[in-house]
Amino acid sequence: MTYYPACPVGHDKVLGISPHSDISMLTLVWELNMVGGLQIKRQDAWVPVKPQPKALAVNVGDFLEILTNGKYQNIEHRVTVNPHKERMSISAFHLPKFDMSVGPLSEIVGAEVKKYKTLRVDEVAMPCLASE
Ligand SMILES: O=C(O)CCC(=O)C(=O)O
Ligand SMILES: [Fe+2]
Repeated sequence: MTYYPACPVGHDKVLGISPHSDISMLTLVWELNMVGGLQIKRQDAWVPVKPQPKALAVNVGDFLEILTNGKYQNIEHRVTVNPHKERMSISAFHLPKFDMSVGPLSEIVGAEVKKYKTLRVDEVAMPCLASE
């Protein structure tokens, strides 16, 4: 679970989580207490994701972008903090087993050019997990 305390002073100058895309196939995000803060980048603008009752936010991650040769694009996102309310969320990162490799799926690529290399999951994911 990620806990974002309320930030009464300087909330417009700090972020809960800096801009990033997820190293996953898909990420399911449950905004437990329905406090907004998650934003996605669309056409160079940050767009708030409004929490919906009984719904999860679903992020396309880096590995799904690779697998689909860019047909599904990962989403850059960040989390802002709220001046008055704390926020709680749970992110479930779904990714292939660490000893697997992921590259553009030939059934999806067809006659197109492969835009991505095939990468071992652990080689991409481990450095990021180690730095957190
Ligand atoms: O707290 C959220 O809504 C999203 C958190 C997030 O982006 C992440 O854990 O990668
Ligand atoms: Fe994320």
